[in-house]
Amino acid sequence: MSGQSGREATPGSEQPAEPTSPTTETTETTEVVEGGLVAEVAQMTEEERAEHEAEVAEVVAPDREIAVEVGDTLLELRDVTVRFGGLTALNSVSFGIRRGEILGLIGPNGAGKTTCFNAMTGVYRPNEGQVLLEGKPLGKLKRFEITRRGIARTFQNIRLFSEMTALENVMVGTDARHRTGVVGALLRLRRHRREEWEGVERAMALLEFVGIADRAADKARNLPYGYQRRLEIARALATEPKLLCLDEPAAGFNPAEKEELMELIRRIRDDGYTVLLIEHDMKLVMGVTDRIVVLEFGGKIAEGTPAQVREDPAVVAAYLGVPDDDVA
Ligand SMILES: Nc1ncnc2c1ncn2[C@@H]1O[C@H](COP(=O)(O)OP(=O)(O)OP(=O)(O)O)[C@@H](O)[C@H]1O
Repeated sequence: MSGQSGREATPGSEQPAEPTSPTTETTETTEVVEGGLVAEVAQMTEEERAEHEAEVAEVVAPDREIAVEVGDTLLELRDVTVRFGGLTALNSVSFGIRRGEILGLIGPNGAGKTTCFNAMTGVYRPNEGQVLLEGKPLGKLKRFEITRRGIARTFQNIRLFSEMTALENVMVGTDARHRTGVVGALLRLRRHRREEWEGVERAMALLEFVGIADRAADKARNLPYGYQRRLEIARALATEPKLLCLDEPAAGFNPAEKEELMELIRRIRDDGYTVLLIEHDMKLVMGVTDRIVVLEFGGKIAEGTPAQVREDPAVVAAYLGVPDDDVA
């Protein structure tokens, strides 16, 4: 595919739907839809809690094996090139993401990581090469069609519906899976009502899964920053993705929050999802990923386990002189 004609969106045209204020804390009381769910969980015995968590996991990932094995290639980039005018942001990049793994995508600033995400999620179409999901090219699919095929993402800059509650934000994601069309919704057909109810139940379970169920009824803009980041993840999970792409999910987190996030990412994988992670914090990337792909100046310079990548001379050279905080 050549030049401009292949590109669906003008690079750089994506804008946050509704910017949110990351740090505003609320004093509003939370009348959580689930009533005393959080308090109830707190009172459970260890055994009851384990059972409850297994139930939540089942709702979160209903059709998945809980015990996950790293398997076949889920998503493949085959010689993907993306150009912005005269600048080649990705230059014939190829790598695969295996089902059930956590793959890290790292590289210095401007290396092409976000462009990679954008090429996978239909924001940009590669000028050359292909992205294949389960062996099938994404081709000219639109963003929502790619979401339906099973790729969900979060953004470097949080994009939530700030005037909607946390629960409603997640339900937007569950809606993406609904099969009732507009007519069914207008007529309030039984299937629509059932889907609506299942959506509430699932959204609530997802909020609990990411650890923010206590603020389900708060508007997104009133949530603390860390909650907003988790909410983005819950909303992406609501689309039941095969592949979850996290773009710098730990940005702005303190070390304790980063630890919690690592634990959450592991749980997401253990629940049957495949995760692609862009993250600047090397400790987090090394600590949570199964494999890592390293980009520099739009090209892939290394791929392997965290231990292999850490020792790779090309990677060491790419990062020489780069302060820890700027790594990835
Ligand atoms: N919309 C755009 N228009 C023009 N150039 C762009 C656009 N998006 C990215 N680029 C350029 O493409 C290259 C790769 O950018 P990209 O954002 O993919 O890098 P990155 O690895 O995600 O960087 P960072 O870690 O800073 O987010 C950079 O040189 C960047 O300036």
